[in-house]
Amino acid sequence: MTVPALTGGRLAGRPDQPLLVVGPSLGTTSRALWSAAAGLLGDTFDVVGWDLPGHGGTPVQAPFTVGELAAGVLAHVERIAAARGDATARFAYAGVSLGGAVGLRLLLDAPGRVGRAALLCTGATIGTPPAWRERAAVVRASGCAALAGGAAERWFAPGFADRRPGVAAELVRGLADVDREGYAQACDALAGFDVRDRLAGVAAPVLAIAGARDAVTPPASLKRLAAGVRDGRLAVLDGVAHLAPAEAPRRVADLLLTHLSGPAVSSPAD
Ligand SMILES: O=C(O)CC1=CCC(=O)O1
Repeated sequence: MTVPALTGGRLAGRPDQPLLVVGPSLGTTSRALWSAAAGLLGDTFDVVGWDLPGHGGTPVQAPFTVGELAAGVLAHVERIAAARGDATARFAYAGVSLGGAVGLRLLLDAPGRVGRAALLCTGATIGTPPAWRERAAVVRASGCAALAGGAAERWFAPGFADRRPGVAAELVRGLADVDREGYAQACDALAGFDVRDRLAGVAAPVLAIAGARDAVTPPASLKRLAAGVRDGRLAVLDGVAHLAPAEAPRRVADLLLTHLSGPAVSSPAD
């Protein structure tokens, strides 16, 4: 197993508050995707992000699986928790799309560490292996800038880029800065990701948040996730597509404040 060394830092809050770890989607950084929502969570949580290899400050490394990425997130959190003086503490987790897939692996592989989780615009599997292999090949050949036009259509609900041009432009611009090999490795990891048969092993309370306009991970994907874990609930955001924390920071923050502040122990289901 190769565990990628990840970077990322505090987005909001203080070290004396409960730790909330937030994860990005493919092609975004935790700061660009989460900063607006994190600003609304910072009175309650110490909000800390992590970044994929080739994205933000994390260097490209050896190829990785989603499970290895989750181990990298755990190591990153342990470094941050040690600086907070509580290396073995539980944390809350919220992740979008690939960041949500990593959340599922954390819930399965480190069940004692994640007290509660919100998984946004994601699924127990995302897309299809051939489509991810094809995207990896395109990006290795042409770079991430070649993806910008299609990305905006997948990421934002119709009308969002007109209402919030600065937010949309910053996220799309950020995609051009992503290292092509890091992006392609993440596509390869998604091609191999499938935990549909393992959802019943997730015991922590999970809030699955879907964008009603999301074509990548439609509400049906989040509904299956919420129904498959032992203690799951579904929320669907109207007028939102795939990048929910950037598109609807207030609604996402309100859902997270309510869900993640609840007790960490799941109700016994079996
Ligand atoms: O296709 C996209 O750009 C959206 C996406 C799929 C997986 C992920 O993390 O983001």
